[in-house]
Amino acid sequence: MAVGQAQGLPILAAAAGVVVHHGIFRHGEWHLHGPHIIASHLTLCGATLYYLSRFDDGLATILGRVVVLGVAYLAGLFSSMVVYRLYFHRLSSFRGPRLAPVTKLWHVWHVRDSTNFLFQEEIYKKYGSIVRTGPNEITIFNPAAFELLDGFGNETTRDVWYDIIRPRTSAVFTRDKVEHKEGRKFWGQGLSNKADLDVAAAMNDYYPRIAGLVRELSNCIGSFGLNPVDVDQVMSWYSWDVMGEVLFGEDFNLTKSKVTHPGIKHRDRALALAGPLSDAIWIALLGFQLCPPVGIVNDWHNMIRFCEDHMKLRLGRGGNNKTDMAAYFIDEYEKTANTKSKKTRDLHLAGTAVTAVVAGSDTTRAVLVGMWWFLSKYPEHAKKVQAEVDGVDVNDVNALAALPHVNGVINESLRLVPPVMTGGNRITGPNGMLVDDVLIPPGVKVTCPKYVLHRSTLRQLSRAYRRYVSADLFAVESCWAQPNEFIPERWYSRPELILDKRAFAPFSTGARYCLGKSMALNSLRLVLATLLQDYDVSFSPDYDEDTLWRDMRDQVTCQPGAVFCIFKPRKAAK
Ligand code: HEM
Repeated sequence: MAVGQAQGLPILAAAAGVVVHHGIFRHGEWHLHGPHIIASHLTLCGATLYYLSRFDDGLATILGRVVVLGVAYLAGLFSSMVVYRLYFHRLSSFRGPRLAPVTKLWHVWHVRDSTNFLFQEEIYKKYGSIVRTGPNEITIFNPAAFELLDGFGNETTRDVWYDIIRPRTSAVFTRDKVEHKEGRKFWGQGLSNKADLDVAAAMNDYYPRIAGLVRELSNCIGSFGLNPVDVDQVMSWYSWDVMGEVLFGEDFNLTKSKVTHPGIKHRDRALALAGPLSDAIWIALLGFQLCPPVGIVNDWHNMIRFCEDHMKLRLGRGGNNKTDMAAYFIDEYEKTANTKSKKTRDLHLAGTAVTAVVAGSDTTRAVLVGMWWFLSKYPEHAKKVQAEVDGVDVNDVNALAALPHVNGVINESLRLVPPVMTGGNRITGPNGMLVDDVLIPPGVKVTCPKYVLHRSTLRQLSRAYRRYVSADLFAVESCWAQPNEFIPERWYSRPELILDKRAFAPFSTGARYCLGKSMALNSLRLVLATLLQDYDVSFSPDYDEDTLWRDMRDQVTCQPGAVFCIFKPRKAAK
């Protein structure tokens, strides 16, 4: 090849990189196409190699040229991305960390130890209430955000994260609004506490069975005597048993047998993988597709397989003469037989099983762990709950629901240890999103971390800056008085400690609020009331109280650090 010709090629390759960025990658979504992108670039490499080999320059020279061209192409592609994202993007005028707009990998690197909730808190303190946290991403720390993201009639759609269980889908893991609405009906029936003409109130059937499991839990705790109880482990058994009973009508018997189901281990390790990658889901998807199924990737596949197989078993065997949620999902499976292929329905049923296992077991566990920490730390609140629950029949769902301090303790635990700490990412609709008087353009990923909003108070602004900021702005940003304190009374007798109620959304809100809310609250009240009727709780003497917070991780759901408590039988129980 002539020298002049060869020298021009790298410039051409760099220009191709720029064209590919602006002509292809800037448009549409690419997270599902990782393997195709790699394959097409490898093909391009092969074609270049073949083209250069025609000039008969010797293998080493040709390979060297391909490497140079590859580097030039990538340099063109990535510099074009960086320049565009920093200076020409629609979000260029938004404040935020300097490197955040360049690549989402910056964020992933910072939260590699699964501490996204703390990272978000830092961002809020440093940059304020509307922050550019990615190339095409805005994080909103404003109490109006929950409603803006999910309120009824909103235009937002779910972000790419919800493709994580692809090719499986479910009402929750779908980005299609119609599919979501249709699928939600079946979840709604499976978790309903209201009977109508066609549908029995499923919840009425679950409640006595959950109460039975809570009795088992109390017996299990009693069997430890005055030895320390690993609260996370015991609550994991309990919440898994509840999930089995309600979802599949099946007793996994973990609380009784004190055995950890392998599904729990797979679930926890799978979530540990998904957690830090939540903001660059393409990496996780690429890993699931290309990595051999070993280590933590294998846990992900095992978790999916467990849920899938269990649902298949349930489909094959029929019900256990008990109401279970699977019956409603199977009903959906059968009712859609005329409109959807078997493969599509199978994948939807499998995805629904994965969703239900994770949503139904891991969320309540997290809040229970947090709750026992607070009650051990502040025994005066345990005493207050005991004064309320002593003499109350825990089988009476309405009686428990009416107890103010019980609900205060639960709300305060949900506020300070929200099981879904961050996430719930959305994409703005065709008209964008107006937050106060700031317009976030259409097609932008928006997110609002619950952990931060649930504790939000005045930012630590410098004195000099405070002079220029109006009192109104402070009012908007400050949602809680004594935000980091555990004060259950704020939910009934001291409402002045809640400055903006909109900042509390542990179960999300609007058209996408948690359908398991009622069941979760009933289950939490039952555990709280039954165990405090039976026991006094305190930290185990050698337990380091900071462990809960120091080891807390944000892995799709909250994974609190360990809590070890002593449950001492009460002499005058009930
Ligand atoms: C304390 C316990 C729980 C908390 C804090 C909680 C929280 C949440 C949150 C924040 C969402 C919104 C997620 C998102 O938009 O990505 C959600 C959705 C959902 N949750 Fe829960 N959840 C809990 C327990 C449960 C239980 C026990 C179930 C039932 C098995 C359940 C079923 C669902 C479903 C079906 C949705 C999706 C609703 C939709 O997309 O329309 N949750 N939950």
